[in-house]
Amino acid sequence: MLQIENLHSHYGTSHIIQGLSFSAGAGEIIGIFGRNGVGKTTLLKTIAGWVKPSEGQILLKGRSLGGLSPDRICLSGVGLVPEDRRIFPGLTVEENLKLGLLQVRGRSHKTERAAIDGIYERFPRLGERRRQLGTTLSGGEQQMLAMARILVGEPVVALVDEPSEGLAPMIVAEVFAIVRELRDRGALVLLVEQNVHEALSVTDRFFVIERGQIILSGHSEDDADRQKLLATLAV
Ligand SMILES: Nc1ncnc2c1ncn2[C@@H]1O[C@H](COP(=O)(O)OP(=O)(O)OP(=O)(O)O)[C@@H](O)[C@H]1O
Repeated sequence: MLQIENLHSHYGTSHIIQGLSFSAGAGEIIGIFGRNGVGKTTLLKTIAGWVKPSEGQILLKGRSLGGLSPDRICLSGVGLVPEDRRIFPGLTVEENLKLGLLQVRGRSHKTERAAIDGIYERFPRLGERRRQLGTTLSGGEQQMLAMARILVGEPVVALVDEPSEGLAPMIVAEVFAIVRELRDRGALVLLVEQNVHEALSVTDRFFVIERGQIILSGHSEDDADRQKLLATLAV
């Protein structure tokens, strides 16, 4: 469903993604691992259109996303949960959630309301705080809000950047439960994580990036692949 072919991206003269290729299907969770600064976030931002690729192809269901604006890519069903969560200042929890609805065109007001109410049922803490400014939530609640916002948008591809960073173990478990939910609803999830051991419990496959290229790939349930991964990352 998603095909990346010989992808390159730059920041100015810094060559960050250096000829990266892979393909992945609907209903998969793919872990993207690697040391700090190897280009994991840049890969997600390039797929989402926040960084323009300098070479190569990004195909979603056979259609090229390369060169499209971030909003067009978003409307094609690609949702990004960035590392800094992007909870919009000045907007309430509900207004932040409603932004997620913009990703799906043509739903009736009633269906949209049901989607938001479904989120409040699933995350009662967000429901209790629906009229509160999103930025006044705790770090864990903001991550829930960022994940819930992508969930209501029914993404085809969900790009999730280091969602567990700085969160308590109970919240991390909840965040990973949402990642599974996205997959169970049929999305392809690309999950960038430093927390490799935890991430392996949700991912189906993984890639390790080094200097903007994939240097190792494997299946999360395969013992030999896991050993190679842990040895490569030295964790
Ligand atoms: N906006 C930018 N302008 C210039 N260089 C950047 C920019 N954003 C990131 N970089 C650089 O690009 C390289 C890759 O960064 P990136 O954030 O993609 O790495 P990462 O693998 O996600 O690392 P981390 O785990 O630390 O987030 C780094 O050397 C970083 O300093």
